[in-house]
Amino acid sequence: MLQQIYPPVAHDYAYELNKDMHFAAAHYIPHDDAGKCRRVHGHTYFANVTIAGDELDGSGFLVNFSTVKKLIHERFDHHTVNEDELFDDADPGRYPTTEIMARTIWEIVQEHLDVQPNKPRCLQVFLRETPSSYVVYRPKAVR
Ligand SMILES: Nc1nc2c(c(=O)[nH]1)N=C([C@H](O)[C@H](O)COP(=O)(O)OP(=O)(O)OP(=O)(O)O)CN2
Ligand SMILES: [Zn+2]
Repeated sequence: MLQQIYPPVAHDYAYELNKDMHFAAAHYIPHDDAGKCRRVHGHTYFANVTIAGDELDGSGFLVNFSTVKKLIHERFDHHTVNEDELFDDADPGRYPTTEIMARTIWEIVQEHLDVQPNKPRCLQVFLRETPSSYVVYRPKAVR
């Protein structure tokens, strides 16, 4: 597992949790401007998800680390991202670019957190697509 320091998020929640994970996936960007990335190719993506909150659940967790991993890893590992229903080759707002994948990971995680009684918030998703390219997604309003 790649270990690295991720950009910190400013907040005043009492607890902050970070989960690192990686997944292997294929994708393509269905647009002429994407050049070589128009062709199907694969990456080992590295993701870091930052979650914060003031209250813990009955287990003493903000959220279970393994649940966060499962939400993302089981969905994308060894899949073609374009085939996932959250992406759409006919809608540029739903192409599997690093930016849109980072935002989509945030949407998946936050949808799960929204139904937890202790109401944690996903503050940041860091997604590295290649050794030289990564995106950080932060929702506009965090509190
Ligand atoms: N803003 C974005 N630009 C590009 C994206 C993207 O998602 N957002 N994606 C790609 C391709 O999918 C490609 O897989 C990654 O591109 P790139 O970083 O250029 O890959 P290289 O390994 O060739 O990078 P080098 O640093 O030149 O080795 C393209 N652009
Ligand atoms: Zn790519």
